[in-house]
Amino acid sequence: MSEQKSSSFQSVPWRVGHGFDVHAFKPGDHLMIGGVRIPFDQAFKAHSDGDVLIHAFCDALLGAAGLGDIGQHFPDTDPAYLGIDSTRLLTHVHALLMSHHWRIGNADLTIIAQAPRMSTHIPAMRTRLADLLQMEVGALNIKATTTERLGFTGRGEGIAAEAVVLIVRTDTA
Ligand SMILES: Nc1ccn([C@@H]2O[C@H](COP(=O)(O)O)[C@@H](O)[C@H]2O)c(=O)n1
Ligand SMILES: C[C@@]1(CO)OP(=O)(O)OP(=O)(O)OC[C@H]1O
Repeated sequence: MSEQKSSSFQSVPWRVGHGFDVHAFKPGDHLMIGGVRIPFDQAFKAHSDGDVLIHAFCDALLGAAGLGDIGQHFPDTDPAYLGIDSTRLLTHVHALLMSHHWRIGNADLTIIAQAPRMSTHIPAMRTRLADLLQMEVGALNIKATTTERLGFTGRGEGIAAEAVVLIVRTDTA
């Protein structure tokens, strides 16, 4: 690769990232998803509050910026993160991105769950996360799908989430 092509790659002002996470269920009475408490007859098995959507979102942001993954930044062996509210992890990841001169362009998040029904909770999730990240709600889409009763999500053993993000440089003209 020529010197010119190499340096023009370095100056690309946007990057994409993808995140994926899964948490299994245990007996309980609520789930935290997208920073919102959802009454349910199960809870997440996790070191933190188990917010699978926020974890996928953090991984997408870290991936886009080339900054590793959530487990490297917040190890599940560290008692500091036991039961932690995952919105605090997202706030930390966002601050890290901003310190590396990135802002979030847009994000598209997907919850993969047979139950509970997410549609009534999605507006609250979008507002909560957009407020935390100082983003327009319109740039933070959240959607849900079942897997038509197939696989571990379809059997009601847990929930998965995926996230795709675009991040934009803040230090280019
Ligand atoms: N846990 C879920 C899953 C889905 N939805 C909504 O239902 C629509 C249909 O889902 P399919 O899996 O049949 O595609 C979907 O578009 C979601 O809006 C939901 O609210 N909660
Ligand atoms: C969020 C962290 C924080 O300790 O723990 P978990 O709640 O277990 O979640 P996971 O997505 O399995 O891994 C990232 C962890 O480091």
